[in-house]
Parts: sequence; C-alpha cells; structure tokens
Amino acid sequence: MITHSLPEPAFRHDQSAKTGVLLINLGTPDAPTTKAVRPYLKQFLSDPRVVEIPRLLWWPILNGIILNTRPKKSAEKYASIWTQEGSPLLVHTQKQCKLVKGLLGERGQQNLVVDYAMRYGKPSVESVICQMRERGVDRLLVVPLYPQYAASSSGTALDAVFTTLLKQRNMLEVRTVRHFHDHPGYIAALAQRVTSFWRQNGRPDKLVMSFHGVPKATLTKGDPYHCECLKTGRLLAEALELGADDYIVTFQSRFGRAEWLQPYTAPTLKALGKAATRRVDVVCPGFVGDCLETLEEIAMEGKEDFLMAGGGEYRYIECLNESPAWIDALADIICHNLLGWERIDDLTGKMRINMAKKLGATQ
Ligand SMILES: C=CC1=C(C)c2cc3[nH]c(cc4nc(cc5[nH]c(cc1n2)c(C)c5CCC(=O)O)C(CCC(=O)O)=C4C)c(C)c3C=C
Ligand SMILES: [Fe+2]
Ligand SMILES: [Fe+2]
Repeated sequence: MITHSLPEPAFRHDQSAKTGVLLINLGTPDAPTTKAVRPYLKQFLSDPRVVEIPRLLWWPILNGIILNTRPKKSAEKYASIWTQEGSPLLVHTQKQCKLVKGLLGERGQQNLVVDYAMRYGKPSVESVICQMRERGVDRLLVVPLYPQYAASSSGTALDAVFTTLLKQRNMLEVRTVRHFHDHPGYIAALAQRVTSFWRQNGRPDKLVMSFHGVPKATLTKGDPYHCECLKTGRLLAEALELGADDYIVTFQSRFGRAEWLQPYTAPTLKALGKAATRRVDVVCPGFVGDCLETLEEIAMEGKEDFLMAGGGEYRYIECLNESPAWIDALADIICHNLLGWERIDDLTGKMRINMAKKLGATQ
C-alpha cells in the first residue's frame, strides 16, 4: 500500500482555503477508434467493482478474448454517435459542469472551485483533485453523476477519490453524495423533459424507462441499485400521472452470459413490437447525459428492434443534458450537501456576532 506519495503544494498563508465540488462521470475513449477504445475498455473492465469475477479467471478472458474483439465493435458504435465537439458523454459533462458553476455563482457561491473528472480515461480523478489542491482546496464535495447508487458506478467513483486521499499527506476533508434517485428536483426535471416532449409530439401507448443493467447477483449481495431504479420509475410515473400499464421499467446493456436485472430492454421492445404496439417512447432516467448507451443502444438499436418486430412508431426522449431544470436540481443537490460547511470567513455578520457572544459568555 502506497501512502502519502502525492506531492503536497506549499502551504499558503496568503490565501484562504477553498471548498471544491467534484462531479465524477464514467469516462469515455479519446477517439472513436479501436486504438483509443482498447485502453479505455481495459481500464474499465479491469475494475473489480465492475466485473466481480475472480481475477485469475477474468484476466485470460479479458486479455485473451474481450480486448481482442470488443474494441473494434465498440469503436464502430462510438463512431456512429461521435460529434464535432467529441464524445457526447464528455461534452455533456463539460457543459453541465460549466452551467452549474455559473448557477452556483449566481446563488452566492462564487468561491467554490467546481470541476469534473472521469473514473476511466481523462481527466482522471487523481489529476483533478491534485489541481484543486494547487488552487487551495482543502474541503471537497464529491458528486458522482449517477442518480441511482451501484457499486459498479458511484461506488467505484468514490473508490477513486479515497485512493487519492490514501496517497495524500495532508488529507482533504471530504463529503460524498451517494445518490439522488428520489430527489424532487431530479424527478421534476425528468418529468418536465417527458411532458415537454409529449406536448410537441403527442403521447405513446407505452413509456419504457430504460436503466443501465447490472448483474442480478449484485442485488442479492446488497446493492441498492435495483430498488433505487424502481423508485425513480415510480416517482416519475406519479409525476406524469401514469397508470401501471402506461409504463415499464427495464434494464439495458447486458454484458456477458450471467443473468442481469430483468426485464431486459431489447427483448421488451421486441415483445412490444410483436404485440403491434402503435407507439413506444423510451426515456433513460439513469443517465443524466446522453452517451453511447442511450444514443446508440436505445435511440438506434432499440428503434430497429421495435420496428423490425412489427411496432408502429418509436420515439427516443433525450436525457437531461443541459436542461435548466436539471442544472437547477444539481445546484440544489450541491447546496444541500454543503450545508453546515460554511467558512468562518464567509459567515454572516449576525452569526459572527452570535458566536462572539457565546465566546464572551464562556470567558
Ligand atoms: C461489464 C459490466 C458493466 C457494468 C456492471 C456496468 C455498469 C454501469 N455502467 C454505467 C454507465 C455507463 N456504461 C457505459 C458503457 C459501458 N458499460 C460497460 C460495461 C458495464 N457497465 C461497457 C463495456 C461499456 C463501454 C461500451 C461498450 O463497449 O459497450 C456508458 C457509456 C460510456 C460512453 O463513453 O458513452 C455509461 C454512461 C452505469 C450507470 C452502471 C451501473 C449502474
Ligand atoms: Fe456500463
Ligand atoms: Fe428491488
């Protein structure tokens, strides 16, 4: 175990310490090419929080089979969604970070250092925390950009923070946001997204709420992800005033042969198509920004599955992305989690007077 191996910035007497807010997302390859996708997948799929198979069994499968076949196929998929600005996941994370920083500033939080990092790929969690330390940050609020907690998403993002702290001599003070699956602002932002889409395009026969899947075994081992997805689904349905038959929660992106959380999205879409459903809309509430899993797997592949099976119309409702209601909710989540963390220097005059009185009373 390597402890306090990161260099400490020189102690600054001339600047007051700052509070940082670190948004963490999954990460994405540098380019939509086999060469760039391979190291990204290697880092991602080597994470024992993501693939829980014993290392001795997993290494030969990963290095001998998966990393020789998947990068090319995934690169082709990435190429189909890549934009002029880059990977959608990175572009949305950057924009969300900039917008929430601006909004926090408008709310009087101008002194916060707000930045983003990626669990896999660049910029790494360690590099961004080191930059924040250089800028005088000594307290950090960590916000994984996953509404529902899963060990394989939020858990591993927090691992990256704690591993960095393990290497620090002068450790940061940290707070972490575990989840926000039932946060009223997040649910309201989702509901607004769907209702404004329906206002413009009419309503479907069925709303499919598709969440990223995880192995079913993680549920029995105690991962709260499944329950949190179902709760988000129920709250969104309530906000949209949907009946039980109007929507279905499904799980996508199954990887490998083991059973994952069910019902799976793709077979559900095929079954809805086979049943000659007139129109299906799909929304992905577990992703706060569009990415490969939503734009390629749901908007493209899902559409094909549904139409080929005999379905009528298929509409994909985009993720929260830069919607003002979502940015507002994110700022609320941040402000709520910063409560009680005011700097003595920032305390209002009234509070200072109260503290002075208390101090006086004890002397
Ligand atoms: C191998 C198992 C995987 C688990 C478990 C898993 C959980 C998980 N993932 C997300 C969010 C995203 N995953 C994305 C891509 C992606 N996911 C896996 C595998 C697992 N994910 C792979 C191999 C990939 C890469 C693409 C591919 O080759 O298929 C993405 C999109 C990334 C992008 O660049 O756009 C997101 C986002 C969550 C939230 C989660 C657990 C709940
Ligand atoms: Fe994934
Ligand atoms: Fe559950």
